[in-house]
Amino acid sequence: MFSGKIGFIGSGQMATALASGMLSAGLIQKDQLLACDVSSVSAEKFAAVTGGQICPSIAMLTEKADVIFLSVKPQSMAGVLQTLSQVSTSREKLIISIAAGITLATLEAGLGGPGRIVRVMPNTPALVGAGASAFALSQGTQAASANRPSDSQIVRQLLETVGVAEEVPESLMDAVTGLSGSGPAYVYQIIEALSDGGVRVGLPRATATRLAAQTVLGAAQMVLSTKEHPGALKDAVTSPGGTTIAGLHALESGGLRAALMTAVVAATQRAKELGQPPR
Ligand SMILES: NC(=O)C1=CN([C@@H]2O[C@H](COP(=O)(O)OP(=O)(O)OC[C@H]3O[C@@H](n4cnc5c(N)ncnc54)[C@H](OP(=O)(O)O)[C@@H]3O)[C@@H](O)[C@H]2O)C=CC1
Ligand SMILES: O=C(O)[C@@H]1CCC=N1
Repeated sequence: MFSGKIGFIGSGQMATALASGMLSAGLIQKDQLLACDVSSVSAEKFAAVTGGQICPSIAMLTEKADVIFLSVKPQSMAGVLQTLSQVSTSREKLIISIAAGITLATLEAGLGGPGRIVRVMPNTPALVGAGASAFALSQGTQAASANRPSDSQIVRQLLETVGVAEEVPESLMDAVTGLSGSGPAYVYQIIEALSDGGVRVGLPRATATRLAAQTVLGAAQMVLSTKEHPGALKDAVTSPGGTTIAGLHALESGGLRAALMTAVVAATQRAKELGQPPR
């Protein structure tokens, strides 16, 4: 259980996924959840899905929350930091940015100096407790004391409640964004395409999508549980002269592996661009 209040500035897709995952896992109750948003549509949806309280202003949310997620788009971050920096109590709070590309240095500068600031890159499967997150701490985060955990422990607890979490050097956060932050979308495309293939060879759509999704889930579970190299697991599926090698040959001809590598590189590059100050 987490005893404090958690606030989200920006209550869109990722905030809803994190909040829902934390509620489902029993880490917090809905009366520990706050959000504020410039979009009434997003705020109303967040409140309907999570039962959290909507605050009319960033100042009010900051007064009430112990941990504050900055879950606005990178392009909206400067304005949020400006507003937050004018709320005197913001310096006491643990501030967690999940925005792609936005560096700890930018967050510190926007908030008026070093503080309890952490950069996190989560992903939307946090909604179902299967998230993959990485985090980087700033110099101003607090160590543990007799009556409270360290900021690092708090962040790890929040993220591990909704999946796995890795602490990484900040220099790797854009790469994490290109791989696991954006990665669920790559996998949804793969599942959709596998399902299309199934329909192409005669399966009903619902059956094809269920088989495709369970196959991706099962293969991922095999990699995590057996700790075998994915190539070795691939070899175990592939009979000489059989069906799988015919399919793998088609994937190689189509450039699947190069396409996925290029996707991670392109998304990482885009995260770096989003972190640059506007010209
Ligand atoms: N979606 C994902 O899978 C992931 C997203 N992220 C990061 O999370 C952040 C949010 O992404 P996502 O949830 O997809 O975005 P959304 O657009 O769904 O949510 C952001 C919300 O913040 C609102 N907003 C904008 N400015 C302010 C403000 N000043 N005060 C309060 N609310 C504001 C937006 O309103 P309006 O639309 O009107 O601008 C919108 O409702 C991004 O920085 C993204 O990089 C990280 C990992 C994964
Ligand atoms: O597409 C984006 O920019 C965000 C960041 C990672 C996932 N979604």
